[in-house]
Amino acid sequence: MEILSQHGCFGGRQGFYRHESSAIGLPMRFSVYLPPQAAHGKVPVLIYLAGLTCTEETFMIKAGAQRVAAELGIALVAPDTSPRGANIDGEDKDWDFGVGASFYLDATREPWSRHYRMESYVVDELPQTLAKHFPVDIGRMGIFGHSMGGHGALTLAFKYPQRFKSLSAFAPIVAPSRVPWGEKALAGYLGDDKDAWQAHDACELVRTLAEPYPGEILIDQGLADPFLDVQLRPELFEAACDERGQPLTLRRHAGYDHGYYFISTFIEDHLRHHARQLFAI
Ligand SMILES: N[C@@H](CCC(=O)N[C@@H](CSC=O)C(=O)NCC(=O)O)C(=O)O
Repeated sequence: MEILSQHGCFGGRQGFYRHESSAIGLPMRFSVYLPPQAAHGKVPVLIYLAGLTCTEETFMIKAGAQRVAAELGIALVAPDTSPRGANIDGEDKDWDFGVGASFYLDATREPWSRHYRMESYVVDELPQTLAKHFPVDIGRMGIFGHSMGGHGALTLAFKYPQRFKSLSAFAPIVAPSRVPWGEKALAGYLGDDKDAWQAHDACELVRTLAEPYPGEILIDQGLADPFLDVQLRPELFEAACDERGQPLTLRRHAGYDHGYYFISTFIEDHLRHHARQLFAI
């Protein structure tokens, strides 16, 4: 693992790293914030999945999460949003598909299936890499994310609740099989068989899982978000959770859009939500 840069931050350390990923078959970048408590032993860890067009830097630079993470003693980790350098024809043509737009799944359709294996990366390889190189306790690991990353957090936590023991999202894409961003990504990465899409759709998963997710889910959504009615559709997830008996706190905020001013306003609530669950383990 290569250290790209490290910076003192609220008594802890903000770092940026690169490693050879076997799941992806290419080098991957990720960022880690270690709180001051990590100098004395392993700390719980929270994985953040960013949205379309973002990188491993976006959250660490823009969300303002480190101050409260330092107070609580939680490590923050943000992987990049897709493989880079796969050299697939047209991979950076669109901002909502390909580079920066992995949708955090394992593609099954060529040529994407060769490298776009972000589900395996986030669920298995990244936690193992963290456990090997950082003082983090992956037995106390939560997940959250924004927009495409909110979709990733919801679907991965539903599928791997033993891995991700706390869950929240900002303005998530909750029904990718029914909205334009999701339809484009699922068709591109998985093909046209819509049955295969259901395993990557939070609304479908919450209805069909053997057991509800074992924990409260927190979602914040801005009402001035330009993507709200066409791409995000939180009301569909609210109805699915209601139907399933899945505990959900969905907060709607007038005057907030889709950007990091919105995220930075509510980030403290999310960190405290995760801390309550991770420190109870
Ligand atoms: N094409 C635009 C808009 C892209 C955008 O809004 N990206 C969001 C995530 S959208 C869903 O996943 C984002 O987080 N952008 C980064 C930011 O700093 O706000 C563009 O290229 O900007």
